[in-house]
Amino acid sequence: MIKMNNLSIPEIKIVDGWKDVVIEKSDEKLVPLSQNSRFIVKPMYYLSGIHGAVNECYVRESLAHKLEQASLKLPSGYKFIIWDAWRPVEVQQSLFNNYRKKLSVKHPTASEEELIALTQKYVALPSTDVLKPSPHLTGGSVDLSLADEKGKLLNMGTDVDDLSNKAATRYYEIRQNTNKLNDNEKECLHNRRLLYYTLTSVGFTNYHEEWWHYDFGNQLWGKVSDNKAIYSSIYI
Ligand SMILES: C[C@@H](N)C(=O)N[C@H](C)C(=O)O
Ligand SMILES: [Zn+2]
Repeated sequence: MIKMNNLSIPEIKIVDGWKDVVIEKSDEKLVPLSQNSRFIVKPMYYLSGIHGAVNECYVRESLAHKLEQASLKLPSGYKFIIWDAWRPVEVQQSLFNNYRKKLSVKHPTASEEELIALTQKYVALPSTDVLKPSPHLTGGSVDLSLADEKGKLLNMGTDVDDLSNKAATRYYEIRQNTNKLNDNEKECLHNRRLLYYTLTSVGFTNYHEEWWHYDFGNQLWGKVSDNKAIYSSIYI
C-alpha cells in the first residue's frame, strides 16, 4: 500500500505553454478500461447524454498498465472509479460550449475573449492539430476518483467538473495554512493526497486546477514532468 506519512501535495507545475511541448509520436493503441475488474468504469459524458460520447473509457496501453500498477498500491478493497478518458473532438467541443455557457452566467460582464480564456481553465480548447491536440483526444488523460471497499465514492470536497476554486488539487493544502480544517476538510485533504500519491508514484502528473484530472504521455504530462510527449491525437 502507498505510504504517505502525512506528506502534503507539493506545488504542481502550471501548464502554460503546454502546446509547445514536442511530441515524439507513439503508435500505441487505445484499450478499454472496463475489461479490468480493478476499475469501476462510469463514462460520465455518455451517461449524461453528450452527443458523440462513447460508452467506455479508452486509454493508451501504457497508461492502462500504469493505472493497474497504481491500483495495486491502494488500500485493500479500494478501486479507481473512472469517469472519462479518450474523447472524440465533438465531445471536447460540447464540453467547451457547456462550460462557456455556465461561466457566462457566473461572469455576466465578461467579454467573449475573457470567457474563452476563463473556459480554458476548465476545458482545453477543442483541437485535432497533431502538434497540439486537446489532451483527452490523445488517450493520455483520465478523469478519476476513488471508491472504498464498499464501492462508496471517497469525499474529495467537490464533484467532478466543479467550477469553483475548491476544485484546485491543492485547495485544502493551501487552506490549512490559514485555517484550522474541520473533520470534513481533513478527510478531503487526506483523500486527495491518497489519489495524488498513488498516481504520481507510477508516473502520472496532475492538472493543478482539477483534483480528478491526471495525464500520462501527452503534452500536459510533458509540461509538468519536463519530458517530451509521446501521444498525439488518436481515433477509434
Ligand atoms: C472537462 C474536464 N473534465 C477536463 O477534462 N478538463 C481538461 C482541462 C481538458 O479538457 O483536457
Ligand atoms: Zn480531464
